[in-house]
Amino acid sequence: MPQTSEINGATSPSFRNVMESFKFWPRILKLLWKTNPRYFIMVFGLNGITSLIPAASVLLTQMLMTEVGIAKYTEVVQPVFIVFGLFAGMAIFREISRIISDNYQAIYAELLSNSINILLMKKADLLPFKYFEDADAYDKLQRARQDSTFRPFQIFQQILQIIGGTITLLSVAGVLFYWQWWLALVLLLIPLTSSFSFLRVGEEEFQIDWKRAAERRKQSYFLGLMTTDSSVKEVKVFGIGSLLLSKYQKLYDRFFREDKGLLLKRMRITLFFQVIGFLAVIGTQLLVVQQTVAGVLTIATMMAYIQAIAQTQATSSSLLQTLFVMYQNNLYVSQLFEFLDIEESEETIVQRPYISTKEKNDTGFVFQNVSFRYPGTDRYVLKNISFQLKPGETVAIVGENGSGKTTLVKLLVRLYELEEGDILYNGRSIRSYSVKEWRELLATVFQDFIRYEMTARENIALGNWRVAEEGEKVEFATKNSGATTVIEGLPHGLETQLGKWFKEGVQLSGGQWQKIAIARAYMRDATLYVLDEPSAALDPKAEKEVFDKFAELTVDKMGIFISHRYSTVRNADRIVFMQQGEILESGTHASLMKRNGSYAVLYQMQADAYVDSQEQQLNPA
Ligand SMILES: Nc1ncnc2c1ncn2[C@@H]1O[C@H](COP(=O)(O)OP(=O)(O)OP(=O)(O)O)[C@@H](O)[C@H]1O
Repeated sequence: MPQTSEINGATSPSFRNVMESFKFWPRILKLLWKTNPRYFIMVFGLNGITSLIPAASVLLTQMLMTEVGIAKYTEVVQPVFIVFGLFAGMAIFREISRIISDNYQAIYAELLSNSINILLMKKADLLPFKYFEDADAYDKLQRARQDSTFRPFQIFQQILQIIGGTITLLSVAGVLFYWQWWLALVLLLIPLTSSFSFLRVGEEEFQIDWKRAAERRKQSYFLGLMTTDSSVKEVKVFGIGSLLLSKYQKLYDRFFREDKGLLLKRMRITLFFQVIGFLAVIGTQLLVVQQTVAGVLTIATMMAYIQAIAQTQATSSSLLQTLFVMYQNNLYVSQLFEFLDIEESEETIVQRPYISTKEKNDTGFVFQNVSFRYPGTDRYVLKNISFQLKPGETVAIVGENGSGKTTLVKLLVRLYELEEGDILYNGRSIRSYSVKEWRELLATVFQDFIRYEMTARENIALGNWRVAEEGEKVEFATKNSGATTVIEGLPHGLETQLGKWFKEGVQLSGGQWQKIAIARAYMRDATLYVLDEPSAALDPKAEKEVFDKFAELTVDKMGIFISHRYSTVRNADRIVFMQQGEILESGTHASLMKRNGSYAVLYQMQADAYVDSQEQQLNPA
């Protein structure tokens, strides 16, 4: 299989390309073997045996006719019945083995598709986060997911067909070879010459589809927008359903035009080579008839040869079709392996001796001159960030939209690798700790937390699913996040199904979901709790409660609380004020107010706005 770039550049497959495209066979066969060795042997074995049947059938036809001819004169009928018995037995065996093989193949296909999905999910779990924010990598995943789950099995079937077809072809052609070797060669060569035209179309189809990955993603995005509960609301309110539909249809129309063009091309090539093939068959069959009339061949041999010629033609043309589809499948499967071969983070490849995070922690977390650009971009979104979070401290981070607060959290939870600067824990670089253990130090609630369509208990317990059985932990987390009132209001309490996707699901308000998400974080026995605008959907009173509980919970731990409400976080041990990727001011609320800088101005602005709104409520005009 050519590399991606070669695929793009190539207009027709060279012999090398065709051969290279089969390099994944060993991996596919290995995958099949690992999926189920018993089925592997059974399906292969049955295929090998049944592919000898056509040649046996040709020979038995000839024997039957010969024995019938002899019996007419000698009246010894026993050999006729023996040959006939063999003939009938073979037909029964063929049918039985076909039924068994078909059904086992169907079960095998299921197993294989499951193995591949599991491989994909495991890989996605191991891949660094940056791949999920990178359009190219996403396309790769899309291509891998698209139909690679069934294509490996198709390849397996095609490998079977090719092996079986070759056995059939050689054994049947062997019968003809015995008579006129050059004729057998001609019949074999015709399909071979046409194969390159087929492969060219195959590659063209693949290239078109390959380039479509991004647009296909867009298409399914439009479909998703119109059919998923979280987006349907806005689609309806803005009345953009027909617009999305027309965008979807436009993409479909183009795909259809291209597909139709290619199918017609394929049809023309098939017709052309089929006609040539048939002419060759008719010509050779005519030769057989002529030689029989001339007395060179017996009638029985004539029937056997005519059957053998037709069989050679049918087998070789089906082999050709198989080769064509398989070449395409090989190209697609290469996408699956390309995704599976994406390099994982260095850590998952090289096992270093990491320091344990369990060591006694005296100095907390220290950001040391951290600067950061997102992968593939030039702009620094964090510039020279330095601050310390000492054991027992709660730091609030405030700042305007886009100032880099969430990016700071993403670096802290190691969704991205640090490039410049360092984050120290207990005086050692973040790089000295394994990602897995590092993440166990943290409990994080993101702005865009997940609303799991599961029960309330599961939603909370997912924060620490290893101790999910411990009911006390769930209760503790529920209480401290302020989610108790939410749970009490549910028809089956913690056992209530949340969301609307599944039966008897109860939908929560934004703020209620948020409390559940915070409870999830509190399930963890973490060293550092990070809440990134956890309370955006909460009213000021509820947000204040969340913060106070947070400060209480993290009294002997550490906490980072990101918020846009200055009044909520004024009691934090320290407030870090960010602007355009830099720390502009840092200190306690009192010290920052005294300083009378940007923080003080913005704090005052929010306070004035709050007083105005309170006054308006008291004295409506
Ligand atoms: N995945 C990404 N790739 C490239 N740039 C990004 C990515 N995520 C965020 N940015 C950019 O990084 C900058 C900082 O974003 P960040 O989300 O950290 O800001 P924030 O302070 O958390 O904002 P908000 O208060 O709105 O949540 C923004 O300019 C944003 O456009």
